Amino acid sequence: MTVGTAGAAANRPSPLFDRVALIGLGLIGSSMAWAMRRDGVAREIVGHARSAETRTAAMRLGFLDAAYETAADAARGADIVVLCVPVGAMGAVAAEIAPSLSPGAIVTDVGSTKGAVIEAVAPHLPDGAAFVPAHPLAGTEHSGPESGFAELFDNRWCIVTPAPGAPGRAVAKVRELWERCGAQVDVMDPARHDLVLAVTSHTPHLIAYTMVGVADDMRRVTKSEVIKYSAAGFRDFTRIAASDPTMWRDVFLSNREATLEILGRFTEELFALQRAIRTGDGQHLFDYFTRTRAIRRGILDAGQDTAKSDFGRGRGAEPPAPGPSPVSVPADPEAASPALAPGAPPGASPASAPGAARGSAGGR
Ligand SMILES: NC(=O)c1ccc[n+]([C@@H]2O[C@H](COP(=O)([O-])OP(=O)(O)OC[C@H]3O[C@@H](n4cnc5c(N)ncnc54)[C@H](O)[C@@H]3O)[C@@H](O)[C@H]2O)c1
Ligand SMILES: O=C(O)C(=O)C[C@]1(C(=O)O)C=C[C@@H](O)C=C1
Repeated sequence: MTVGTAGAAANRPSPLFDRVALIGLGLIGSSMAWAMRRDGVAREIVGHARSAETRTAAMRLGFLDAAYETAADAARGADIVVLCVPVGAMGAVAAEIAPSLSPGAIVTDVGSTKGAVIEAVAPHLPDGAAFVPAHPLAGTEHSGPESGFAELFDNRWCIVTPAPGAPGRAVAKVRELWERCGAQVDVMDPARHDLVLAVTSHTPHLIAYTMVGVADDMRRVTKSEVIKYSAAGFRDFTRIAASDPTMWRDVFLSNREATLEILGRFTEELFALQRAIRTGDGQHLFDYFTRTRAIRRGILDAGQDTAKSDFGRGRGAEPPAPGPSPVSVPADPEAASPALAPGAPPGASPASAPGAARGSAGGR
Protein backbone atom coordinates (compact mmCIF):
# COMPACT_ATOMS: atom_id res chain seq x y z
CA MET A 1 0.00 0.00 0.00
CA THR A 2 1.36 3.47 -0.81
CA VAL A 3 1.63 6.42 1.53
CA GLY A 4 0.48 8.72 -1.20
CA THR A 5 0.98 9.42 -4.85
CA ALA A 6 2.47 12.68 -5.92
CA GLY A 7 2.09 12.01 -9.65
CA ALA A 8 4.62 10.69 -12.12
CA ALA A 9 7.31 13.08 -13.25
CA ALA A 10 6.19 14.43 -16.58
CA ASN A 11 7.68 16.51 -19.38
CA ARG A 12 11.27 15.67 -18.47
CA PRO A 13 14.00 15.47 -21.14
CA SER A 14 14.47 11.92 -22.45
CA PRO A 15 13.89 9.72 -19.40
CA LEU A 16 16.24 6.77 -19.20
CA PHE A 17 13.78 4.66 -17.20
CA ASP A 18 10.02 4.48 -16.82
CA ARG A 19 10.03 3.44 -13.21
CA VAL A 20 12.96 3.48 -10.79
CA ALA A 21 12.53 1.80 -7.39
CA LEU A 22 14.80 2.87 -4.53
CA ILE A 23 14.98 0.43 -1.65
CA GLY A 24 16.22 2.39 1.38
CA LEU A 25 15.55 6.11 1.56
CA GLY A 26 18.50 7.49 3.51
CA LEU A 27 21.33 9.79 2.41
CA ILE A 28 22.15 7.92 -0.78
CA GLY A 29 18.61 6.89 -1.77
CA SER A 30 17.22 10.39 -1.30
CA SER A 31 20.24 12.03 -3.01
CA MET A 32 19.80 9.73 -6.00
CA ALA A 33 16.13 10.63 -6.17
CA TRP A 34 16.91 14.35 -6.13
CA ALA A 35 19.66 13.96 -8.72
CA MET A 36 17.39 11.87 -10.97
CA ARG A 37 14.62 14.47 -10.68
CA ARG A 38 17.08 17.23 -11.53
CA ASP A 39 17.96 15.53 -14.80
CA GLY A 40 14.61 13.92 -15.62
CA VAL A 41 16.14 10.46 -15.53
CA ALA A 42 12.89 8.61 -14.74
CA ARG A 43 9.20 8.99 -15.51
CA GLU A 44 8.43 7.73 -12.03
CA ILE A 45 10.58 7.34 -8.90
CA VAL A 46 9.16 5.12 -6.19
CA GLY A 47 10.69 3.73 -3.05
CA HIS A 48 10.50 1.68 0.08
CA ALA A 49 11.55 2.38 3.64
CA ARG A 50 10.76 0.19 6.61
CA SER A 51 9.49 2.96 8.84
CA ALA A 52 6.29 4.90 8.17
CA GLU A 53 8.11 7.99 9.41
CA THR A 54 10.72 7.73 6.64
CA ARG A 55 8.09 7.03 3.96
CA THR A 56 6.12 10.06 5.10
CA ALA A 57 9.26 12.22 5.14
CA ALA A 58 10.10 11.12 1.58
CA MET A 59 6.67 12.14 0.33
CA ARG A 60 6.68 15.39 2.30
CA LEU A 61 10.13 16.37 0.99
CA GLY A 62 8.94 15.45 -2.49
CA PHE A 63 11.69 13.24 -3.82
CA LEU A 64 9.40 10.24 -4.48
CA ASP A 65 6.24 9.72 -6.48
CA ALA A 66 5.13 6.88 -4.24
CA ALA A 67 6.41 5.19 -1.09
CA TYR A 68 5.61 1.53 -0.44
CA GLU A 69 5.43 -0.43 2.78
CA THR A 70 7.25 -3.41 1.28
CA ALA A 71 10.32 -3.63 -0.92
CA ALA A 72 8.53 -6.20 -3.09
CA ASP A 73 5.70 -3.76 -3.88
CA ALA A 74 8.15 -0.98 -4.70
CA ALA A 75 10.13 -3.25 -7.04
CA ARG A 76 7.06 -4.52 -8.90
CA GLY A 77 6.96 -3.07 -12.42
CA ALA A 78 10.27 -1.19 -12.04
CA ASP A 79 12.75 -1.35 -14.91
CA ILE A 80 15.58 -0.70 -12.43
CA VAL A 81 15.74 -1.37 -8.69
CA VAL A 82 18.46 0.37 -6.67
CA LEU A 83 19.37 -1.17 -3.32
CA CYS A 84 20.33 1.71 -0.99
CA VAL A 85 20.42 -0.15 2.33
CA PRO A 86 23.42 -0.98 4.56
CA VAL A 87 25.56 -3.69 2.95
CA GLY A 88 24.61 -6.21 5.65
CA ALA A 89 20.93 -5.91 4.61
CA MET A 90 21.46 -6.31 0.84
CA GLY A 91 20.96 -10.10 0.75
CA ALA A 92 17.67 -10.07 2.66
CA VAL A 93 16.33 -7.23 0.51
CA ALA A 94 17.33 -9.04 -2.69
CA ALA A 95 15.48 -12.16 -1.51
CA GLU A 96 12.41 -10.05 -0.82
CA ILE A 97 12.25 -8.29 -4.18
CA ALA A 98 13.24 -11.26 -6.35
CA PRO A 99 9.74 -12.69 -6.91
CA SER A 100 8.30 -9.34 -7.99
CA LEU A 101 11.04 -8.32 -10.45
CA SER A 102 9.89 -7.75 -14.03
CA PRO A 103 11.58 -9.88 -16.70
CA GLY A 104 14.71 -8.03 -17.84
CA ALA A 105 14.74 -5.70 -14.83
CA ILE A 106 18.10 -4.27 -13.82
CA VAL A 107 19.12 -4.60 -10.17
CA THR A 108 21.90 -2.35 -8.92
CA ASP A 109 23.11 -1.19 -5.51
CA VAL A 110 25.15 1.59 -3.94
CA GLY A 111 26.95 -0.42 -1.27
CA SER A 112 30.36 0.68 -0.05
CA THR A 113 31.76 -2.84 -0.47
CA LYS A 114 31.29 -4.97 -3.55
CA GLY A 115 32.54 -8.56 -3.17
CA ALA A 116 30.31 -9.34 -0.18
CA VAL A 117 27.31 -7.58 -1.72
CA ILE A 118 27.63 -9.58 -4.95
CA GLU A 119 27.88 -12.79 -2.92
CA ALA A 120 24.82 -11.87 -0.88
CA VAL A 121 22.59 -10.56 -3.69
CA ALA A 122 23.35 -12.55 -6.85
CA PRO A 123 22.08 -15.96 -5.66
CA HIS A 124 18.60 -14.55 -5.01
CA LEU A 125 18.04 -12.94 -8.40
CA PRO A 126 16.06 -14.67 -11.15
CA ASP A 127 17.80 -15.54 -14.42
CA GLY A 128 16.11 -12.74 -16.34
CA ALA A 129 17.40 -9.98 -14.04
CA ALA A 130 20.66 -8.14 -14.81
CA PHE A 131 22.76 -7.38 -11.74
CA VAL A 132 25.08 -4.38 -12.09
CA PRO A 133 26.59 -3.41 -8.72
CA ALA A 134 27.83 0.16 -8.27
CA HIS A 135 29.35 2.40 -5.61
CA PRO A 136 29.19 6.20 -5.71
CA LEU A 137 32.27 7.61 -3.97
CA ALA A 138 30.37 10.43 -2.39
CA GLY A 139 28.76 10.82 0.98
CA THR A 140 28.59 12.77 4.18
CA GLU A 141 28.45 11.85 7.86
CA HIS A 142 24.68 12.45 7.80
CA SER A 143 22.00 9.84 7.24
CA GLY A 144 18.25 9.58 6.74
CA PRO A 145 15.85 11.00 4.14
CA GLU A 146 16.38 14.65 5.13
CA SER A 147 20.12 14.49 4.52
CA GLY A 148 20.01 13.97 0.75
CA PHE A 149 20.78 16.58 -1.89
CA ALA A 150 20.96 16.53 -5.68
CA GLU A 151 24.56 17.73 -5.97
CA LEU A 152 26.05 14.97 -3.82
CA PHE A 153 27.40 13.02 -6.80
CA ASP A 154 28.44 15.95 -8.98
CA ASN A 155 31.99 15.42 -10.25
CA ARG A 156 32.51 12.44 -7.92
CA TRP A 157 33.45 8.96 -9.11
CA CYS A 158 31.04 6.08 -9.27
CA ILE A 159 32.63 2.63 -9.61
CA VAL A 160 30.60 -0.01 -11.42
CA THR A 161 31.54 -3.67 -10.83
CA PRO A 162 29.36 -5.73 -13.20
CA ALA A 163 28.80 -9.37 -12.32
CA PRO A 164 30.22 -11.80 -14.87
CA GLY A 165 27.76 -12.20 -17.72
CA ALA A 166 25.85 -8.99 -16.99
CA PRO A 167 24.38 -7.81 -20.32
CA GLY A 168 26.26 -4.86 -21.85
CA ARG A 169 22.96 -3.04 -22.32
CA ALA A 170 22.31 -3.09 -18.56
CA VAL A 171 25.86 -1.98 -17.73
CA ALA A 172 25.51 0.91 -20.20
CA LYS A 173 22.23 1.96 -18.58
CA VAL A 174 23.70 1.98 -15.07
CA ARG A 175 26.65 3.98 -16.39
CA GLU A 176 24.30 6.52 -17.95
CA LEU A 177 22.20 6.66 -14.78
CA TRP A 178 25.24 7.73 -12.77
CA GLU A 179 26.51 10.12 -15.42
CA ARG A 180 23.14 11.81 -15.43
CA CYS A 181 23.30 12.01 -11.63
CA GLY A 182 26.50 14.05 -12.13
CA ALA A 183 29.15 11.38 -11.54
CA GLN A 184 32.08 10.12 -13.59
CA VAL A 185 31.99 6.37 -14.03
CA ASP A 186 34.74 3.74 -13.98
CA VAL A 187 34.35 -0.01 -14.30
CA MET A 188 36.39 -2.17 -11.92
CA ASP A 189 36.75 -5.73 -10.75
CA PRO A 190 34.95 -6.14 -7.35
CA ALA A 191 38.04 -7.44 -5.50
CA ARG A 192 40.10 -4.53 -6.81
CA HIS A 193 37.36 -2.13 -5.72
CA ASP A 194 37.37 -3.54 -2.20
CA LEU A 195 41.15 -3.20 -1.87
CA VAL A 196 41.23 0.34 -3.27
CA LEU A 197 38.36 1.45 -1.02
CA ALA A 198 39.99 -0.18 2.00
CA VAL A 199 42.88 2.24 1.39
CA THR A 200 40.94 5.37 0.46
CA SER A 201 37.81 5.11 2.61
CA HIS A 202 37.40 2.18 4.98
CA THR A 203 40.71 2.23 6.88
CA PRO A 204 40.71 6.06 7.14
CA HIS A 205 37.27 5.80 8.75
CA LEU A 206 38.55 3.20 11.22
CA ILE A 207 41.49 5.43 12.10
CA ALA A 208 39.15 8.39 12.65
CA TYR A 209 36.87 6.27 14.84
CA THR A 210 39.91 5.14 16.83
CA MET A 211 41.33 8.64 17.36
CA VAL A 212 38.00 10.01 18.54
CA GLY A 213 37.59 6.94 20.75
CA VAL A 214 41.04 7.59 22.27
CA ALA A 215 40.07 11.18 23.01
CA ASP A 216 36.83 10.00 24.56
CA ASP A 217 38.75 7.55 26.74
CA MET A 218 40.79 10.44 28.13
CA ARG A 219 37.97 11.49 30.41
CA ARG A 220 40.17 14.09 32.08
CA VAL A 221 40.17 16.28 29.00
CA THR A 222 37.26 15.05 26.92
CA LYS A 223 34.59 17.02 28.67
CA SER A 224 36.39 20.31 28.37
CA GLU A 225 39.67 20.79 26.54
CA VAL A 226 39.14 18.28 23.73
CA ILE A 227 35.96 20.05 22.74
CA LYS A 228 37.02 23.61 23.51
CA TYR A 229 40.47 23.46 21.96
CA SER A 230 39.73 20.97 19.22
CA ALA A 231 42.25 21.54 16.45
CA ALA A 232 41.44 21.16 12.77
CA GLY A 233 42.86 17.66 12.45
CA PHE A 234 40.79 16.34 15.34
CA ARG A 235 37.67 18.15 14.13
CA ASP A 236 38.02 16.48 10.73
CA PHE A 237 38.27 13.13 12.52
CA THR A 238 35.13 13.85 14.55
CA ARG A 239 33.14 14.56 11.38
CA ILE A 240 34.13 11.22 9.91
CA ALA A 241 33.59 9.44 13.24
CA ALA A 242 30.05 10.81 13.38
CA SER A 243 29.11 8.60 10.41
CA ASP A 244 26.31 6.05 10.65
CA PRO A 245 27.26 3.17 13.02
CA THR A 246 25.15 0.54 11.20
CA MET A 247 26.59 1.40 7.81
CA TRP A 248 30.18 1.28 9.03
CA ARG A 249 29.78 -1.85 11.14
CA ASP A 250 28.59 -3.56 7.97
CA VAL A 251 31.40 -2.10 5.85
CA PHE A 252 34.11 -3.52 8.12
CA LEU A 253 32.45 -6.89 8.55
CA SER A 254 31.97 -7.25 4.81
CA ASN A 255 35.39 -5.98 3.69
CA ARG A 256 37.26 -7.80 6.43
CA GLU A 257 40.20 -9.14 4.42
CA ALA A 258 41.16 -5.96 2.59
CA THR A 259 40.70 -3.79 5.67
CA LEU A 260 42.87 -6.09 7.79
CA GLU A 261 45.54 -6.10 5.07
CA ILE A 262 45.67 -2.29 4.99
CA LEU A 263 45.47 -2.02 8.77
CA GLY A 264 48.50 -4.33 9.02
CA ARG A 265 50.47 -2.04 6.73
CA PHE A 266 49.22 1.00 8.63
CA THR A 267 50.40 -0.45 11.92
CA GLU A 268 53.87 -1.15 10.50
CA GLU A 269 54.18 2.44 9.27
CA LEU A 270 52.92 3.76 12.58
CA PHE A 271 55.57 1.78 14.45
CA ALA A 272 58.26 3.16 12.11
CA LEU A 273 57.10 6.72 12.78
CA GLN A 274 56.88 6.01 16.50
CA ARG A 275 60.47 4.76 16.39
CA ALA A 276 61.63 7.85 14.46
CA ILE A 277 60.08 10.09 17.10
CA ARG A 278 61.66 8.10 19.93
CA THR A 279 65.10 8.05 18.33
CA GLY A 280 64.91 11.65 17.14
CA ASP A 281 65.14 10.67 13.47
CA GLY A 282 63.93 13.97 12.03
CA GLN A 283 65.03 13.04 8.53
CA HIS A 284 62.67 10.07 8.49
CA LEU A 285 59.78 12.25 9.64
CA PHE A 286 60.60 15.02 7.16
CA ASP A 287 60.92 12.64 4.20
CA TYR A 288 57.70 10.86 5.13
CA PHE A 289 55.69 14.06 5.44
CA THR A 290 57.13 15.35 2.15
CA ARG A 291 55.93 12.20 0.40
CA THR A 292 52.42 12.44 1.88
CA ARG A 293 52.11 16.11 0.99
CA ALA A 294 52.50 15.16 -2.67
CA ILE A 295 49.46 12.88 -2.40
CA ARG A 296 47.34 15.84 -1.34
CA ARG A 297 48.62 17.82 -4.31
CA GLY A 298 47.64 14.95 -6.60
CA ILE A 299 44.09 14.95 -5.22
CA LEU A 300 43.79 18.70 -5.76
CA ASP A 301 45.20 18.40 -9.30
CA ALA A 302 42.64 15.68 -10.05
CA GLY A 303 39.86 18.09 -9.02
CA GLN A 304 38.71 15.81 -6.20
CA ASP A 305 38.94 18.55 -3.53
CA THR A 306 39.66 22.24 -3.26
CA ALA A 307 42.70 23.83 -1.65
CA LYS A 308 40.57 26.31 0.25
CA SER A 309 40.63 25.69 3.97
CA ASP A 310 37.65 26.40 6.12
CA PHE A 311 38.11 24.70 9.51
CA GLY A 312 34.60 25.67 10.51
CA ARG A 313 35.22 29.41 10.35
CA GLY A 314 33.49 29.94 7.01
CA ARG A 315 36.43 32.10 5.88
CA GLY A 316 37.84 30.06 3.07
CA ALA A 317 34.54 28.49 2.05
CA GLU A 318 33.45 28.40 -1.56
CA PRO A 319 31.26 31.34 -2.52
CA PRO A 320 27.58 30.39 -2.35
CA ALA A 321 26.09 29.05 -5.56
CA PRO A 322 24.02 31.54 -7.50
CA GLY A 323 20.29 31.32 -6.94
CA PRO A 324 18.12 31.37 -3.83
CA SER A 325 20.01 31.67 -0.57
CA PRO A 326 20.60 28.38 1.23
CA VAL A 327 17.97 27.34 3.69
CA SER A 328 17.74 24.16 5.68
CA VAL A 329 15.11 21.60 4.75
CA PRO A 330 12.02 22.67 6.67
CA ALA A 331 10.61 20.29 9.25
CA ASP A 332 7.14 21.68 8.69
CA PRO A 333 5.62 20.28 5.48
CA GLU A 334 3.62 23.46 5.02
CA ALA A 335 6.84 25.49 5.06
CA ALA A 336 8.29 23.58 2.10
CA SER A 337 9.20 25.85 -0.77
CA PRO A 338 7.58 25.17 -4.16
CA ALA A 339 10.96 23.84 -5.32
CA LEU A 340 10.48 20.94 -2.91
CA ALA A 341 7.26 19.82 -4.53
CA PRO A 342 7.23 16.75 -6.74
CA GLY A 343 7.09 17.79 -10.35
CA ALA A 344 9.34 20.80 -9.79
CA PRO A 345 11.41 21.53 -12.89
CA PRO A 346 14.72 19.75 -13.34
CA GLY A 347 17.44 21.60 -11.49
CA ALA A 348 15.13 22.67 -8.71
CA SER A 349 15.64 20.71 -5.53
CA PRO A 350 16.15 21.46 -1.89
CA ALA A 351 19.52 19.89 -2.37
CA SER A 352 21.13 23.19 -3.08
CA ALA A 353 20.16 24.03 0.45
CA PRO A 354 22.02 21.48 2.57
CA GLY A 355 24.68 21.02 -0.10
CA ALA A 356 25.53 24.69 -0.35
CA ALA A 357 25.25 25.18 3.38
CA ARG A 358 27.91 22.52 3.93
CA GLY A 359 30.27 23.91 1.31
CA SER A 360 31.69 21.99 -1.58
CA ALA A 361 34.30 20.02 0.28
CA GLY A 362 32.47 19.65 3.57
CA GLY A 363 29.36 18.18 2.02
CA ARG A 364 31.14 15.23 0.55
N1 LIG B 1 26.87 7.49 3.58
C1 LIG B 1 27.83 7.44 2.69
O1 LIG B 1 28.78 8.21 2.77
C2 LIG B 1 27.77 6.43 1.58
C3 LIG B 1 28.44 6.70 0.39
C4 LIG B 1 28.36 5.77 -0.65
C5 LIG B 1 27.66 4.57 -0.47
N2 LIG B 1 27.05 4.34 0.73
C6 LIG B 1 26.30 3.08 0.86
O2 LIG B 1 24.94 3.39 0.63
C7 LIG B 1 24.10 2.54 1.39
C8 LIG B 1 23.10 3.38 2.14
O3 LIG B 1 23.80 4.27 2.99
P1 LIG B 1 23.16 5.66 3.45
O4 LIG B 1 24.30 6.55 3.76
O5 LIG B 1 22.12 6.10 2.53
O6 LIG B 1 22.52 5.19 4.83
P2 LIG B 1 21.25 5.77 5.59
O7 LIG B 1 21.36 5.26 6.99
O8 LIG B 1 21.11 7.22 5.38
O9 LIG B 1 20.06 5.04 4.84
C9 LIG B 1 19.91 3.64 4.84
C10 LIG B 1 18.44 3.33 4.78
O10 LIG B 1 18.25 1.92 4.66
C11 LIG B 1 17.22 1.53 5.55
N3 LIG B 1 17.36 0.12 5.86
C12 LIG B 1 18.25 -0.47 6.66
N4 LIG B 1 18.05 -1.80 6.65
C13 LIG B 1 17.00 -2.04 5.84
C14 LIG B 1 16.29 -3.19 5.43
N5 LIG B 1 16.64 -4.39 5.86
N6 LIG B 1 15.24 -3.04 4.58
C15 LIG B 1 14.88 -1.83 4.13
N7 LIG B 1 15.51 -0.70 4.48
C16 LIG B 1 16.55 -0.81 5.33
C17 LIG B 1 17.39 2.43 6.75
O11 LIG B 1 16.23 2.50 7.52
C18 LIG B 1 17.72 3.76 6.05
O12 LIG B 1 16.57 4.45 5.69
C19 LIG B 1 25.01 1.69 2.24
O13 LIG B 1 25.17 0.44 1.66
C20 LIG B 1 26.33 2.43 2.24
O14 LIG B 1 27.41 1.56 2.39
C21 LIG B 1 27.05 5.24 1.74
O1 LIG C 1 32.68 12.40 3.24
C1 LIG C 1 32.26 11.45 3.86
O2 LIG C 1 31.56 11.59 4.83
C2 LIG C 1 32.61 10.09 3.44
O3 LIG C 1 33.30 9.47 4.15
C3 LIG C 1 32.08 9.53 2.20
C4 LIG C 1 32.67 8.21 1.75
C5 LIG C 1 34.20 8.35 1.68
O4 LIG C 1 34.62 9.23 0.93
O5 LIG C 1 34.91 7.61 2.32
C6 LIG C 1 32.29 7.15 2.71
C7 LIG C 1 31.86 5.95 2.31
C8 LIG C 1 31.46 5.68 0.98
O6 LIG C 1 31.25 4.41 0.62
C9 LIG C 1 31.78 6.68 0.02
C10 LIG C 1 32.17 7.90 0.41
